[in-house]
Amino acid sequence: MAPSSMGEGVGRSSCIVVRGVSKVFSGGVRALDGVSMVVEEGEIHAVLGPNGAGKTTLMRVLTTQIKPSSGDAWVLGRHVVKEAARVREVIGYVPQEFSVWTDLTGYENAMIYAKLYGVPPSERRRVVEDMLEFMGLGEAKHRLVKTYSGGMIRRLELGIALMTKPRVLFLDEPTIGLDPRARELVWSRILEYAGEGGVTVVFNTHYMDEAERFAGKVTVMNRGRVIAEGAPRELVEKAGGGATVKIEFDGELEKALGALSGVRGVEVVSAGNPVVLRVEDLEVQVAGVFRALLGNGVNVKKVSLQPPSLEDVFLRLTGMTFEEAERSSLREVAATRKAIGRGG
Ligand SMILES: Nc1ncnc2c1ncn2[C@@H]1O[C@H](COP(=O)(O)OP(=O)(O)OP(=O)(O)O)[C@@H](O)[C@H]1O
Repeated sequence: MAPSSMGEGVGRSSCIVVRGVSKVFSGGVRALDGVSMVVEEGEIHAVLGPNGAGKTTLMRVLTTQIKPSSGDAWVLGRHVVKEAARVREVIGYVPQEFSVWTDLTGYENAMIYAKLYGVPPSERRRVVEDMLEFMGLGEAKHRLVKTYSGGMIRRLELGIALMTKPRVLFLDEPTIGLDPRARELVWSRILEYAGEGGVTVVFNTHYMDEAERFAGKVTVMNRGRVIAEGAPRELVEKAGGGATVKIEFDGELEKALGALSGVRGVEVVSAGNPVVLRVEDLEVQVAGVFRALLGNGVNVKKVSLQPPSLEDVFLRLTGMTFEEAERSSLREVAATRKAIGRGG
């Protein structure tokens, strides 16, 4: 149960509680700036944000690898600094970067980790074999990891993290760089494990679709801060819906823009051919858009519609697309490096 010091608004079933956590790295980079969030037990929770938003730093604080500069956080009621060892007893963690040895087989890697994680010697072989089967790596277990595909390596890392049956699973960009089929396979394993009951999953991602599909709740971060939190659909609705419409047309751009300027609730995001529009209400405004274009002699060739998504939420809240936010974060890092004489 949550200790009273975790503060108000924290339910009895809260698994993770973060209160005002900041992290300033040497050199002055403020990676986290007063982050607060709550993850309920049994939830699949995405932390979504562009590169540089602070997702990895937050996960490293929650998995006890680094200490926050200020603020507090608890995992299953255990304080991440004062009770770090007790936190480690209940968590599993898959980092973004490789955590297996590529010059060993999948089986050998798993045996090493089983030993490190304290799996009793008499059980190690069975635990490892079961895990490799569950992860679909039974046939490949005696091959060197350097011969595995990216998806197989990710499944091995995930399986290793699951060997101790963690109650809370932290995954940092679990499917980064994988093709769609490999992504599906990784997610099917995560969901099956989580479905066994009572397991909480927190995953970092900058894939909007992954957050929308798999997470019950999402925390959206930008520049070290939480900018939104809630169920994906709820967030999209709260941001006022809005959809993107791309129209390829025959005719002059001026004429098309002139026609569109008369349609209420339509904003031209990119004035070219195709012209990209944001509409407040897809169903109501799209008809008006077509009427205006056709009525002004602009021939519509091709249309694509993008329903409202978390991308729109981000844009609405920050005034930037994900890509723009990433570029701006990279520029800031370069400027900070230069300021401390480590540019390059
Ligand atoms: N050890 C460190 N020392 C200095 N700065 C750091 C350190 N680790 C991270 N940072 C900086 O902190 C900011 C947040 O980084 P973080 O890795 O948490 O972001 P992220 O959202 O996880 O992005 P990514 O997916 O690219 O890792 C970035 O500006 C990053 O350069």
